[in-house]
Amino acid sequence: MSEQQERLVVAAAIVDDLTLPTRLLTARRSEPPELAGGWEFPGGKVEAGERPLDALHRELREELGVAVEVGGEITGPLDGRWPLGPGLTMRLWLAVVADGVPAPLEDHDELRWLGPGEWAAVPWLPADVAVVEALIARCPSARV
Ligand SMILES: Nc1nc2c([nH]c(=O)n2[C@H]2C[C@H](O)[C@@H](COP(=O)(O)OP(=O)(O)OP(=O)(O)O)O2)c(=O)[nH]1
Repeated sequence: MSEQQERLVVAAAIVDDLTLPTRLLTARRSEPPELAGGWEFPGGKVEAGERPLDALHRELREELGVAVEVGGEITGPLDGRWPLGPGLTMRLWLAVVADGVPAPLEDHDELRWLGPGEWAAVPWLPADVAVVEALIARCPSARV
């Protein structure tokens, strides 16, 4: 599949503090059946003609009911993107909640704040395991 046909997913590592993050919000997928039960970074697919950060704000509003302040990007190995599977890559940004209280409004059946030393302690979606490792490496304040 060519790069043009690849679908971009944008997602947020929502933390308690952009400078010294200690808590990370994770969301458990409720659909589709093959992904249900896996934990992920809230977000979703960028629509045609939509800018990635606009898509991120839209997805977080729809899925969690929150507005966020976006921080630095956690870049992956594919020109900054993370591989998720055939035809799908993800960009991920740190973010903090600016307005609202996160709630599992769409696509998720549970949200959980992971404390220091716990960021890898849920069954993340398979593609997210390497992403979480990179995130922990980037955030020493997340370790015990
Ligand atoms: N949001 C998100 N998706 C992820 C992560 N890890 C991972 O493999 N994925 C996969 C799961 C899905 O196949 C895809 C995201 O699609 P989605 O279903 O959330 O997108 P969407 O809300 O825009 O929904 P739709 O247009 O497909 O109905 O990326 C992650 O950490 N966050």
